[in-house]
Amino acid sequence: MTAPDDDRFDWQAAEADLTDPTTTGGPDAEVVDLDDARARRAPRPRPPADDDAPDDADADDAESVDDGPDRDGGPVDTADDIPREVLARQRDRRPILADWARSWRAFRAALRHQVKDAGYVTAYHGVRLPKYAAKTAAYAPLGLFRGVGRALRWASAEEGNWHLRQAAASRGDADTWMKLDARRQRQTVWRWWVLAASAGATVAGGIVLALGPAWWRYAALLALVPLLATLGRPADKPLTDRVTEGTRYRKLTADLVRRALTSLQMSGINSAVAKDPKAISFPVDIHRDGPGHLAVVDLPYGVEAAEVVARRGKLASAMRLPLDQVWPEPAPGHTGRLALWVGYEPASQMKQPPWPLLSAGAKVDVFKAFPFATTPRLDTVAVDLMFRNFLFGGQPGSGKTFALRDLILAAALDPRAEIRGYELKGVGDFAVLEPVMAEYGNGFDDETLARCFGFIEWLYEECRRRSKRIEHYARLGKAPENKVTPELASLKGSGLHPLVAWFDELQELMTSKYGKDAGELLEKVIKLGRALGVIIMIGTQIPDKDSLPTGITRNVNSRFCLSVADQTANDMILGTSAYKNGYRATVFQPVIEAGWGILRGFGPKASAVRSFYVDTTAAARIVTRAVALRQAAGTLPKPDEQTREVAPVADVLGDLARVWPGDDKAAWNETLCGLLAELRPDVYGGWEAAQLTTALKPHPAVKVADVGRRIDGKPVTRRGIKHADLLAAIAERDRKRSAG
Ligand SMILES: Nc1ncnc2c1ncn2[C@@H]1O[C@H](COP(=O)(O)OP(=O)(O)OP(=O)(O)O)[C@@H](O)[C@H]1O
Repeated sequence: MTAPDDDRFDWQAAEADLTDPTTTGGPDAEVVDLDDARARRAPRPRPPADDDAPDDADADDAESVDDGPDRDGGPVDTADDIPREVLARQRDRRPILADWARSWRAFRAALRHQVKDAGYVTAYHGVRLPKYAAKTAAYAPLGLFRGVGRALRWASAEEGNWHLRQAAASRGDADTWMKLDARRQRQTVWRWWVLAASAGATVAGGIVLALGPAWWRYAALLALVPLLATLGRPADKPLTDRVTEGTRYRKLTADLVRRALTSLQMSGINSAVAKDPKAISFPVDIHRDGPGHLAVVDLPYGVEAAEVVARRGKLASAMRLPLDQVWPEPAPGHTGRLALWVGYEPASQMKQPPWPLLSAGAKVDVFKAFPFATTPRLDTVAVDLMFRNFLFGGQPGSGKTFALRDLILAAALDPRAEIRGYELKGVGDFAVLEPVMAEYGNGFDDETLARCFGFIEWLYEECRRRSKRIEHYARLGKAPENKVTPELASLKGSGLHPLVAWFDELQELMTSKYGKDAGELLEKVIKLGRALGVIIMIGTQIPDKDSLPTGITRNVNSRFCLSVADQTANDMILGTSAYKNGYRATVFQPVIEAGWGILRGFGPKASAVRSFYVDTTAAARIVTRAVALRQAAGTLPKPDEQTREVAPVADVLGDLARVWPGDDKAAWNETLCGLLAELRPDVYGGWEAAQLTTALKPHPAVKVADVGRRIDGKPVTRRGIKHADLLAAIAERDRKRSAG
């Protein structure tokens, strides 16, 4: 196969570089494809006999060999049945502008890098100026003599055919010598004229300079002296010191990438490259991309990009670069395509831009994406909150609390979102958000854990209430997908506003006495709540199966794995096989690389990102804005009133008395359910006769029995209750209450 960039890459050099003569039998050896050679020798199948054709069977015998030109095989099916628009989509067009010039961010990054580089070089030479001046002064007079000498030699044209004349002289060939010298003389005549004219011009220039203003002379000196010094300096002693490129930045070249890839000790790559140096190809030129260079590489057939990603450490070693400067990723197209991005500098030294939500006036709509993190190229990565559950995991100092806080700060900027949560470490990282939270707990004492557990129980009930509400609105045609819509979330009194429930250091609850029940309930909440506007966010330090039930990890759809110690923790957070597929948060160091992690669940693949760093002072500024937004919207929680709003517990007896149909002595359960649902759709919506029977069980005075009626003159019997029984049960309950 021909590599698509044949004309852009020096394959000869690459072959010389990469083909190992010891393994390939020397550069001149020819590699023979045995199958091919055998096929060539084998007799070709004869065409079907043609009745009219002369019988030439005798012309061939067992020894005959067809020495006609090789056929490469029969024609294969042409691809003319592929629709035109599919082909058009598949055609990769080169962008008109280079990547760095197309995006303002990339342009700025490239410009910043160039300016920084130029500044460095200027400062470097600036401090050495006195040394350069001294060297120039010493070499310039020498340069003047050398210059004059060279001009005279040139004018005499002695060097031109000196060797030929010498040879003629030693042969005693006077005729040739004379001819050669005549030629030299012809040359020398016009050269002396040029030299004389130049000398005249120099004298005239000198007079002009002497008569002109002083700065002319200085300018002429400034231009001339360095030139003369360059002429006068010894060949191995440049006037200026070398600005060592060193490890500042290693420009990504095809050679470097190929060498790095072949150093990974991956047999798939090495054996393919040994057979065919073009086995690694570059479908797109290596180009500038943000603050670094991007190489898109097609790996040899059968090698997956994930296998290379998993060897990021070896790749960085092969490039002699720090680990956080080398970012390999699977690239779109096919599984063998790798996108290798190498930054100008290590990511840990790159300055992250400030969080866009810090700017005054920034608002958030939880249904829409907002900036959450940056990639190694400093591209912004956005996340949305609605219909998502989040799991953030990492070891101490990995930055998960700060990352989680970013999400909650963003939620605070949507005044519709109700925020409740517990930090079970007891440090108070989230205390800054207290004014906008309807419920907040901080600590790992039993009381806080009990409240946190009570909150999870409430969440479960809330999910049930919300599912009834959704059902009700779906019936009205306002929830076409049986999911909360932006309209329902904004509708006051719908009870379907976004509810953010967060838990930091959840392992404290999961390993406490509440752990088992809390785990089961939370799993149900995660499953139920997604469509109902309940957004669960979990932060945990120890992602093992005791601290984080697998039922929860399995059902979470948005994951951020910050620095973790091992593969198990990595896969608990990112999902099974994440480590194997090259998504390894173990490469990040806690504290030093705080905030770096692998984000999964947004877009087709996981990617390494760093959450925006927002310190507590900046967070307080956001909270002030969030308070103002909530005041305006009337959704600011009242201080010291952290109650969970629970729809009044249904009083079935009271409600039945209220909806009882007229003077009927008895009524069918079926009829009563319909009337109850009208009264309180969120409680009774969807109830059926049997459900009412169950709800009445705690009241033995109300007996559910057959109730007969005449419908269209015909007797019909269904389950129902008597009005007298209902009144008796209410009287009995009231008596008990007043006695108690
Ligand atoms: N995105 C970030 N960029 C830069 N520094 C960060 C970032 N996130 C966090 N940090 C730094 O890392 C430190 C630790 O962060 P954080 O408290 O969130 O870690 P943690 O994983 O929650 O640790 P622990 O489990 O001990 O609470 C913070 O004090 C902060 O200075």
